[in-house]
Amino acid sequence: MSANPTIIYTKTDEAPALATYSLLPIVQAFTKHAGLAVETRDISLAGRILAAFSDLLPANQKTADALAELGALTQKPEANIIKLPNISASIPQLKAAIAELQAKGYALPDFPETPTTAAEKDAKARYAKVLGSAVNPVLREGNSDRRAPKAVKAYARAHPHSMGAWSPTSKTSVATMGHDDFYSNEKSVTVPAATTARIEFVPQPGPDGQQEATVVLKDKIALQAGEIFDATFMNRKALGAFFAQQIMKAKKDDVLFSLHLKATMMKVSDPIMFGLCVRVFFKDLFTKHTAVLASLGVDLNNGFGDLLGKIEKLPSDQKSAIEADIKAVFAARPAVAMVNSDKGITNLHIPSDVIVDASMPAMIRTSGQMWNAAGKGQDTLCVIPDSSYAGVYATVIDFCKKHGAFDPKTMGTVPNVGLMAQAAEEYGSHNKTFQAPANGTIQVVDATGKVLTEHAVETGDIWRACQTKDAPVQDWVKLAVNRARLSGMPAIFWLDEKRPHDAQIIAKVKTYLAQHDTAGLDLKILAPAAACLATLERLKAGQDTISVTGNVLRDYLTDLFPILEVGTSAKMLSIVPLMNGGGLFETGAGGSAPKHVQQFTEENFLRWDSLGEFFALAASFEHLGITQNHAKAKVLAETLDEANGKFLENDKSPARKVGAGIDNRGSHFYLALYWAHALAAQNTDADLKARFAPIAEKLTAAEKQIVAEMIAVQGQPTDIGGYYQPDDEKASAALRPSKTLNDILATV
Ligand SMILES: NC(=O)C1=CN([C@@H]2O[C@H](COP(=O)(O)OP(=O)(O)OC[C@H]3O[C@@H](n4cnc5c(N)ncnc54)[C@H](OP(=O)(O)O)[C@@H]3O)[C@@H](O)[C@H]2O)C=CC1
Ligand SMILES: O=C(O)CCC(=O)C(=O)O
Ligand SMILES: [Mg+2]
Repeated sequence: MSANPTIIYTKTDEAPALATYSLLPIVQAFTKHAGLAVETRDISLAGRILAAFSDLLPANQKTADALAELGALTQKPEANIIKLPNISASIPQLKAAIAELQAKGYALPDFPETPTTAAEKDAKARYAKVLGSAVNPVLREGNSDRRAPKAVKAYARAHPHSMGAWSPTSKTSVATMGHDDFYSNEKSVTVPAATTARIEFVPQPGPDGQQEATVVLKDKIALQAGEIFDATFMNRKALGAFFAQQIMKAKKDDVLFSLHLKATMMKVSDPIMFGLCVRVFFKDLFTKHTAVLASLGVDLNNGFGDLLGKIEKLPSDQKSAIEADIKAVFAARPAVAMVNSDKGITNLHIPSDVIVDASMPAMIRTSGQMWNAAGKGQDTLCVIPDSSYAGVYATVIDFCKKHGAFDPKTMGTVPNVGLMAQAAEEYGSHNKTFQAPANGTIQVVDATGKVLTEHAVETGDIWRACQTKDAPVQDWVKLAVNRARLSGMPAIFWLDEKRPHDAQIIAKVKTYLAQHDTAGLDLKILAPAAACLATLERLKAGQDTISVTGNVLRDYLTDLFPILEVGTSAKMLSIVPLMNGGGLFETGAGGSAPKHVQQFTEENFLRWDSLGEFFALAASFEHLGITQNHAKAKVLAETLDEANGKFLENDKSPARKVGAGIDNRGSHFYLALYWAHALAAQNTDADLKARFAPIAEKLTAAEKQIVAEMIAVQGQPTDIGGYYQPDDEKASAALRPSKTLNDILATV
């Protein structure tokens, strides 16, 4: 580590990783004389896989565990991390990444589907650590402050993005269970004193009264004083019946069937629900071909795509028979929402393709429609099994049917203050999620033998527990009060007193609010659907309202409102003030945009908008300026803010399509141009002024040339030497196509 303060810029995956090849050299050129270091750490899916097997790899392939390093760093006051979106891998994605690395000469074991040997069990445990949302929970040692910067709102008002009209006769709706689901079965306690707990399954006595032994599912769960502990379960039979009903309803109403889960973050529970939906949808197929499909080891939790992949191995007559029956199922069932209609990929193919936080808002923005097999928009039945949060989307849909689509020119804004530190709530539940092995009881027992929660379950039910520590709740309430004070906006806590977990949180919120000066602030507590309606009414009228929410609604609302307000969550400021004083600056609120990579390799055009990165960088410099009284960092922050304003004013974001103008790389040139000018124009730091005056001049003089070089390369396929692990040299060459710009940067 260098003596200068260090900003860590994370290397991740897909589109943001490609953009980094272009943006980071610019950032490094602008910071190298500013008494601070910008270093990278690789937390990409490929990097994390290699780190997980590092001890088994030869010396030249050993890979440091950068995620663990950064996790430790978040505990220190000097932490300053810029976190770009990364892949939260489903099993199909994980397998693809493993195959790519194996082909590149890394002797990694295959992903063991049903491990039997000790080595396979070890490999499976290592891969489990890499699976799903494995990065964010490690780094998020603070709560979340996500909002649209003023300049971004002003830009959206001046250049409104397209918004599909809503018709009052739209047939789109949300279906949710409302009984026998996680919401209805929840139990919650706040533990008064520190203790440990164990989760155990007590089998139901047999018909002869014989009692089989209790199975400990998880032991030694540390609970702190004041920690909230909840447990709940989803009844498998009720879920299956619900899917069957909704499939029939979609068919009857002639709408698309669409399933919206979060199989990436809820990496244990949601793939199981996804798998059951696929099983119910293709029931006839499974009844007819039970033995063959079982012999192939088809795992529906990985989606219908798993079946399609595995039947490839069958003799052609057997395969054709199954394919014919698949066709018959599709003909008899409702049309399914498509992920890619050209390639015939449905919502049911891969559990990570449709992720509720992004899929629902995108649908709401597009007149409440998803794509059908013909590639046309069609009304859809949005199936969101658990009823904890489904009502929020139902409220938005009803509101749009009644009032029409929102207007980005006039609508207000909804920033979010989200509780997420220390793996709070459902998103920290996957290490405490189990499928009931038989009928019986799952209970949680503390160190004194006291039963904290108890649920009667049936075979296959999905039981889960989650924890919410007290310190993060205190910090979250403080953050909400601060944001309400600084913004002057009313704030609503989206909490449902009828829900056991929320009731515990509400008690804490009341206690901790009383410890703050809230005079003159407008703070309310409303259940999610009511909070949503109150917020939407204000939003429509151009008024702003802070949503103060738990971890799941944080995730949902920070895609929902940004996508409606500014077209994409990529433009959000997403700050995580770490509880020990450091700063984690996430970029945007959305994902890693896999479609963008495909577009880049097919036509050398990168549509990724790095605005989230620009704003995160400015916030990171500002944090350094304030916490370390770093004068040059302050200048970098102020000038980058100015450059960001200019960037928006002059509309230099990437075009969406090849042939329509500059892409991501061209947008980075403009950022550099405006930033250099701002540095040349300021008078706080003479050294930076002197260094950047000539750079600003050179960039201005070369503008035409640079843009021409950037555009000249567009339109052809391009090779970056890998998807999960691009070849640095090839990718860097592809993403830095302007020799003129590169030469000027080299002179800084
Ligand atoms: N913080 C994190 O690390 C997060 C990671 N993820 C991960 O990302 C992957 C993909 O998730 P998915 O839900 O499909 O979400 P994405 O955000 O990757 O994609 C949804 C769509 O949003 C638009 N979009 C997102 N970011 C940008 C940007 N910077 N510039 C322009 N457009 C953008 C694109 O739409 P279009 O171009 O069509 O307009 C894109 O196709 C998954 O592996 C998921 O787990 C998801 C959320 C957060
Ligand atoms: O960690 C993930 O998988 C996704 C995170 C996400 O969607 C969010 O924080 O908004
Ligand atoms: Mg999200």
